[in-house]
Amino acid sequence: MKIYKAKDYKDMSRKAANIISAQVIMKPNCVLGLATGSTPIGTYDQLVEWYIKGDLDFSEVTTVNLDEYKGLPRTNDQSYYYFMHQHLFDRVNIDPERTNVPNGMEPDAEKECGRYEELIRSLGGVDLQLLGLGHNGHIGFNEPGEAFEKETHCVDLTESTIEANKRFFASADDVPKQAYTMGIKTIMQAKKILIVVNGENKADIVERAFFGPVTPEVPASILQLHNDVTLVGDKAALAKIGI
Ligand SMILES: N[C@@H]1[C@@H](O)[C@H](O)[C@@H](COP(=O)(O)O)O[C@@H]1O
Repeated sequence: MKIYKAKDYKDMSRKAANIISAQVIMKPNCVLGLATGSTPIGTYDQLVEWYIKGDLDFSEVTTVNLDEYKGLPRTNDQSYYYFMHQHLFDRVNIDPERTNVPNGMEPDAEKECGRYEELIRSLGGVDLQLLGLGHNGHIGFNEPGEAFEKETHCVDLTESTIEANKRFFASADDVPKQAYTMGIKTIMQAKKILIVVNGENKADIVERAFFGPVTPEVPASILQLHNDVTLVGDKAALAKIGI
């Protein structure tokens, strides 16, 4: 695993955006796996800035997002579909037809998860998967304790995730209780993985995930077994790993 220590959030975002840019430049028709959450927002802002300067072209890029809340319409400003359009898709020259987010409004979980997994397969897999890290070690919405071998599936969100995400909703009761997410198996099949972390409240989980035992209790710990992972973190998030 390569670890890059950034001075601060801005520097973390620039380093992560550099890695994504390199992927897009080297393979203009690449498949990018994308993530939501507050951590990658600065990365998307940086990519948009370079696109506006004329340094990046997304016209041939295809994207697949990690996850989506079940039952939240795309027009809801907390849906991950909305988030991706707001922070990236509507700001660059990506073809909307080539952007993919699980359809949270499909009530039949098996049907939607099967469709999404098949879609990823038909694209030839993910070239570079961007990930954030949940406070309990979740990646996508793969919560602690779930089997490592899962593909895209429907999850019941844990109390701690609902608690962490309620800041974006009017109240905890408004946070959806389920989500569709790429599984750990889907994520592990990506050719390259880029994980971004910032802030001192991630320092403990960074240490457990990347320097502790590989266990489903800390879903991100499986990334220790992937052969092309890059972790980009600010000083605060990397504080406990002696780097
Ligand atoms: N499903 C998302 C994850 O993909 C994300 O990594 C995590 C951390 O979010 P943040 O970056 O805001 O800490 O939150 C959500 O639960």
